[in-house]
Amino acid sequence: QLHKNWKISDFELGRKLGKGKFGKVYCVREIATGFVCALKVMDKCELLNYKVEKQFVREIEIQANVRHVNCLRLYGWFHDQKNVYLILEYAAEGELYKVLKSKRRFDDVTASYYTFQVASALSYLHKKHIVHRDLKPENILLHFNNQIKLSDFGWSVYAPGHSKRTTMCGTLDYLPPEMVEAKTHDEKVDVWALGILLYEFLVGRPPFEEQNSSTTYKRIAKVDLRIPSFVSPDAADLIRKLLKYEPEKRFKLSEIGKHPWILKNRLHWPTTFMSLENT
Ligand SMILES: Cc1cc(Nc2nc(/C=C/c3ccccc3)nc3cc(N4CCN(C)CC4)ccc23)n[nH]1
Repeated sequence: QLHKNWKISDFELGRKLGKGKFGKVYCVREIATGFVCALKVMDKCELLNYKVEKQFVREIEIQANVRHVNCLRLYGWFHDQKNVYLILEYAAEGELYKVLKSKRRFDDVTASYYTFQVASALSYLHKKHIVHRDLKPENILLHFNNQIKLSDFGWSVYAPGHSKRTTMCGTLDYLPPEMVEAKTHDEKVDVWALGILLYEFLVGRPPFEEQNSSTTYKRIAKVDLRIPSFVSPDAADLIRKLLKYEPEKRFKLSEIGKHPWILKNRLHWPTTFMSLENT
């Protein structure tokens, strides 16, 4: 299906959903089938003068081969003189970070359901030797029934075996110690970022957030973690197991379904418990 030669006139343009660094995203409908999806329109000149065409190719290669309920699908892409277009899955409830801002923080049932879904998506990606590397609320979309969709694979890398990455990427707050210290890193960076994400779901801000970045670096390198008393002990336990300094000591994502905090809360999740085969 990637090779079907789409063109812009195949689509009926709907409302503009947002404007990112490299392009605008619209809700569109494929005229022939009535299928609703999202179209990311990127100006070729911008891609070229930002020298991000390599990153763009990587985003396509990775996202086109990813098939998981919690990863936003890339159905195809095409280009014309002016633009490059990505045909993406439509997530109907919008940006997770906006929901988090409006609710300030999530309750244990919601936070555990989101955490479980992100862990399932990451576990799937890591089995395919894909490291996301840019996990944060801004890169997560929501669909019906509180279903999570990981998006923006622009920073992810295909890291087979132990060829560890050392390039800098991601926002400061989510960087793990080995990246802050520019050491080699692997898929365990996503496990650390999941710990940051879980903390932010429950507290409403990332754990090492500071006014100036050098203080943030220091707090990350020391894992200077302070978990407020309103966070339930089981949740605090999982946060501590994800935010271990040594990458190899961090929690194994495939075990997430067995953690007491997940087990206790999954009885209240909105849909029937998703089978673990997707983890
Ligand atoms: C790729 C994609 C997007 C998407 N869905 C949506 N994206 C964006 C905002 C998108 C965006 C894109 C680039 C930069 C910034 C934001 N906002 C959305 C807002 C939505 N709503 C409908 C539900 N309302 C409660 C909140 C506003 C629904 C879907 C949205 N599905 N697939």
